[in-house]
Amino acid sequence: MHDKLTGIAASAGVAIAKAFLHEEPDLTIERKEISNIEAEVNRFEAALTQAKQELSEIKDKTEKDLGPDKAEIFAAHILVLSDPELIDSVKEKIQNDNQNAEFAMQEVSTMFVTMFENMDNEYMKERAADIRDVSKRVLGILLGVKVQSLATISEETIIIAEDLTPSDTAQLNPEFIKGFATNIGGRTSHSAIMSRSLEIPAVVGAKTVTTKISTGTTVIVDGLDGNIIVDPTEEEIQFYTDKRKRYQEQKEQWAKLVNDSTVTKDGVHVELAANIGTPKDVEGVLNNGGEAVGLYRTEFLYMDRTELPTEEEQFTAYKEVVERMEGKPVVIRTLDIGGDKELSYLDLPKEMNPFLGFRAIRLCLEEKEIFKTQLRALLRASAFGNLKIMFPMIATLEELRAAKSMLNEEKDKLVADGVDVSDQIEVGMMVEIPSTAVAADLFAKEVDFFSIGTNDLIQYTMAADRMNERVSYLYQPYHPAILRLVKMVIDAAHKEGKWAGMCGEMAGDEIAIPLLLGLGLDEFSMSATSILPARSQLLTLSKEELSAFSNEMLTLDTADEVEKKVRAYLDM
Ligand SMILES: C=C(OP(=O)(O)O)C(=O)O
Ligand SMILES: [Mg+2]
Repeated sequence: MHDKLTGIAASAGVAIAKAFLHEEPDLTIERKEISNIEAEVNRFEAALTQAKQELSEIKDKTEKDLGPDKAEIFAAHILVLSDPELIDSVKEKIQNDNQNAEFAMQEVSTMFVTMFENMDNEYMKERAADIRDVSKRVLGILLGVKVQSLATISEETIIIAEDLTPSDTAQLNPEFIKGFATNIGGRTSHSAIMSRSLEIPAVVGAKTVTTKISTGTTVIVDGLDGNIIVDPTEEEIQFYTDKRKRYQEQKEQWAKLVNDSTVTKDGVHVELAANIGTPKDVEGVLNNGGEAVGLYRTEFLYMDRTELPTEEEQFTAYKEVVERMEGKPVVIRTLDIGGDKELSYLDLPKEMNPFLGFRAIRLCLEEKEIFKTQLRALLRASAFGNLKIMFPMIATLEELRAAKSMLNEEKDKLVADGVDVSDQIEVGMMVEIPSTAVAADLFAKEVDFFSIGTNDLIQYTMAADRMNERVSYLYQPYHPAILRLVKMVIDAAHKEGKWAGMCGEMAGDEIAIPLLLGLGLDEFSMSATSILPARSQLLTLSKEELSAFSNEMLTLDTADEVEKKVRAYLDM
């Protein structure tokens, strides 16, 4: 029946196709008393073996159809199935409590999922999704219920689902899967991030798609504005076909800019860089015309494992990134663990205020061996490209000096040992703590560059947790206080002949970009898919004109007024 639904626009583009309702299998489980314990344990083990077998087949198929990157998730899932903590806990429940295998499995997986989900940490939340996903497969096998696979779809389809799990999205073949719409999720949920990297139009968090849409119904997913049209009229199909065409044309225009440098209307060059988390993200940077890597978050190298990465492992990763960037700048940030990012094997005490606690450079300056290992890996990799080193969460000059002196010490040692180290490594710092923005003039004398981390700078300036929905109204990038801090940092850098960049989300925001250009920002670092739209916007802007305009914005009363003025300026 004709209907219009709205949700969160998660991935740009318009899709029109028949729906496929991806339903959750019925996994209702009863607790049963087991008499033959050994047989039950065997049944459980057989289910694990079968699940691994299925996963490895999906992995092979995904690798063949979509490439090794997309198949990695299944390797992780196979690992979950071999995790002794999980498996032994299930067996113990069968053996000690006489529970049936499916009940025991569900209890244990729910416990782990709840634990990870409550960690207030995006990364651990993803691990929770992995466990849920894997245990669903095992339960399906134990119960004899078929769990659908999206990998086998071979005609143009829009997927409708409650949510898509990591293994669901990994199986989406963009040749056939034209779009998707889900009941739950937000812009940063796993399915949303995947849809952007696959460039599949998507609307998430639309609440009722699974009840309002059934398999076979024609659906329009408008990932530009977050609309879903069920059983559209002829006029609607025409309207959205035109909209899709316009968007395609815009993308083609953007794509033409892929090899261009970013020059404003009045002839000023700014650098458009990308934020990455792993070496494999470099491909996306190059495909989207990134002129540099402005932030390589190295913490991902330390996560999802049971011990610290070795110097050799780190060296290999850093070297790969600088080599693949072929001489373009690569800013690598030293370990920024703590706050929302935990490392289970470091066994750090729980804190009342982890965002204000023992994290990042604070931890590195105390856990010297961890820091030294990373610095050595960075120094060695510097011989293979244009590597710059950046320290996170600096609050004081003493910290900056201590970090630099450890870096120099390791450098001297390597050089004395005859190891090749570049002698042109720029060393910079994140400006994400207000003390460093306010006193940027002092710091500018002792670094080669600044990169403003607005994700944290905003939360610390406004005293509003960046992950807390209830105070998100205070998280205001366009607040004159934030803009003034940004200006102080840029001016201080320039006074010392240094450059200033930004690697917080704000750098890729179309409202912020004109202001940042006007304030004199030299480098904008953002997610790879934002680069071409940003470049196309910057080509139309005049830095000189915006300089006066931005300075005027600093004098307004509220973030809201700033936003309205910028929108009016941009004719939006
Ligand atoms: C880029 C930043 O770092 P992260 O998001 O990793 O804290 C920031 O704080 O703006
Ligand atoms: Mg930060």
